[in-house]
Amino acid sequence: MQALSPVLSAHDLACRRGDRLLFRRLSFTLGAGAACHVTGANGAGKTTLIRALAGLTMPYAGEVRREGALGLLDERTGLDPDLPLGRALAFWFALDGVVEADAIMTRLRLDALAEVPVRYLSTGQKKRAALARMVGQQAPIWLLDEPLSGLDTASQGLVSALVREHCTGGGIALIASHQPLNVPGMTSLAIEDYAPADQDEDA
Ligand SMILES: Nc1ncnc2c1ncn2[C@@H]1O[C@H](COP(=O)(O)OP(=O)(O)OP(=O)(O)O)[C@@H](O)[C@H]1O
Repeated sequence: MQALSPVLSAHDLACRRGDRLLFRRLSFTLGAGAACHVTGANGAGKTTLIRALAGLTMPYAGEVRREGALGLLDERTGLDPDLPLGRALAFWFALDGVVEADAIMTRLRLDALAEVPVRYLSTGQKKRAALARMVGQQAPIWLLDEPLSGLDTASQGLVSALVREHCTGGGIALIASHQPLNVPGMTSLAIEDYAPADQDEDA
C-alpha cells in the first residue's frame, strides 16, 4: 500500500500571495511515520503552504520534494453533488482499487448516508465523506487542511486515530489545524516563525 519510504520535504521555501510574502526560509523533512502539525493564525499561510507542498501553487522561492503519492484533504470533497454518497464514493473507490469500501464507509460512519445526495450532506458529513475518499486513495503522503473543522467530538477523535494508524503504517501526515490532534510524537511547525519580520500578519 505505502511507498517503501515516502519523503516530504521543503527546502528554503517562500510563498507569496498578491504583494505579500507570507513565509520564507521554511525547511523541513518528514520521513516514513512522521506527523507534523502546522499552526498559525488566520491568513498566516497554512493553506498556501499545503498547496505549495501539493504542487498546486508555485512557490516564490525554494523547493518541495515528494517521494510517494499524495492524498490531499481540503475544503472540497471532489464528490459529485448530485449523486447519492454511496455512488459518489464508489466512483473513486473503483478508480483507486479499493477492496475494503464497506469497511471504510463504516469506519467513517457513512453507512446510513449512502442514499443521501452529496449536496444534502451536512458540513461534518461532507468532511467525513472527503476523509473516506482520501483513505481509499491509499497514498503514503497525507496533506490535511483543517481536517477537524465542522466535525463533532467523536469524529475529531476518529481523525486523530486515522492519522495515528497512517503513520504507524509508514505514512506521512502534515496537518494544518487550529485544533489539537491526539497523535503521539507529532512535531509542530508554527508558520509565523517563518514570517518576514517587516510585515503585519493581518496586512
Ligand atoms: N489567490 C489569492 N490572491 C491573493 N491573496 C490570497 C490568495 N489566496 C489567499 N490569499 C491571501 O494569502 C494569505 C494566506 O492565506 P491562507 O489561506 O494560506 O491562510 P491560512 O493560514 O490557511 O488561514 P486560515 O487559518 O484562515 O485558513 C491570506 O491573507 C489570504 O487573504
